[in-house]
Amino acid sequence: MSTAPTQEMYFQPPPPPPPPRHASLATLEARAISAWFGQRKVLDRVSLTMQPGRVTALIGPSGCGKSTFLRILNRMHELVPSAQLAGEVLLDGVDIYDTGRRLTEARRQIGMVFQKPNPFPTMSIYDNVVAGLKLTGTNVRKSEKDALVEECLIKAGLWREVSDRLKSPGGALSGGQQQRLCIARSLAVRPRVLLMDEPCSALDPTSTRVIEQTIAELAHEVTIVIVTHNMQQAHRVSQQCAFFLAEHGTPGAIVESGDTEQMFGAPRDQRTSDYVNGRFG
Ligand SMILES: Nc1ncnc2c1ncn2[C@@H]1O[C@H](COP(=O)(O)OP(=O)(O)OP(=O)(O)O)[C@@H](O)[C@H]1O
Repeated sequence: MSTAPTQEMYFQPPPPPPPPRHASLATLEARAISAWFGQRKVLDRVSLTMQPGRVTALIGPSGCGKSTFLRILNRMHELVPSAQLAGEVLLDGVDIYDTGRRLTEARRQIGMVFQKPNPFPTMSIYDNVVAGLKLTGTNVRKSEKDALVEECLIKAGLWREVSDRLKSPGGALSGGQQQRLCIARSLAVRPRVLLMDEPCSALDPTSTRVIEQTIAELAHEVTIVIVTHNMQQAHRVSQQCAFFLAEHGTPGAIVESGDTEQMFGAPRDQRTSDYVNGRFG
C-alpha cells in the first residue's frame, strides 16, 4: 500500500553519526626518550603522548631526530648495532621495551610505512597484503584470507584499482599504488598504531592526496604518527603536532607540541613560528 509523501518524508533528519570506534584505539606515550648512535647523542629526553583517534605529525628540520624517534616507537632503533636509548615507550600503559615482551609483538601492534614504497616486487598483490602474517606469527585461516585482503585493500584505498588483478606482481603498480599496497600490508596484522616516515615524499601530488585521504579514514581505527617535511601536509592530515629541533649541534628535542591548529595559527615559541612559516629549515 502506498501512502502520499508527507513533509517528514522529504525532510528526513540526517542519520545519527556512527558510534565512536575509539574504544579499541591505542594511546602511545614516549617518556623521556634519549637516543645515541655510538657516542653521539641525537635525542634528549623527548616526551610525547600520541593520542588515540588522532593523527600526530612530527615536524622539524633535517637531522633533528624525527625518524630516530619514530623508529624507537616500534623498536627498530635497536637494529642499528651502535644504537642505544633511554626512556620508556608505553602502549596503553605497557612498556614495549619490557624484557618480558617479544619484539615481534611490539612490531605487530605498532606498524611502520616507510618513505620509499617497499612491496615485494615479484610477489602478487594478494600475497603482499598477507606477507606480514607469517612474519609476525599471526594465524589466519585460508578461508578468511580473501576477506582480509579485500578489507585491507579497501581501507588502504586501493581495492577498486586492483580487485581484478590480485595475482599481478606488486612491483607492477605505480608508486602511489605501491605505497597504498604497503599500507594494506601493514593493516593486515591489525596494528593498533601506524607509524609513517614521510610516506608521500616519493609520490606525485595526486597520489599524495589519495594517501592523505587514506590516512584521514584510517585514523578512526588506528593511532597514526607521521613524519613529514611538508608543512601543508602536516596541517592537512594531523590534529596534533610536535616540533623537533637540534640547535647548534645539540641533540634533538621537542620545542613545542600541541593541537595542530594552535601550532600553525598561534605557536607559543618563536622558533615554531619561524619553522611553520618557512622562515628556516
Ligand atoms: N644509522 C645511523 N648511524 C649513525 N647516525 C645516525 C644514523 N641514523 C641517523 N643518524 C644521525 O642521527 C641524527 C638524527 O637523524 P634522523 O634521521 O633521526 O633525523 P631526521 O630529523 O629524521 O632527519 P631527516 O628529516 O633528514 O630525515 C642525525 O644527525 C643523523 O646523522
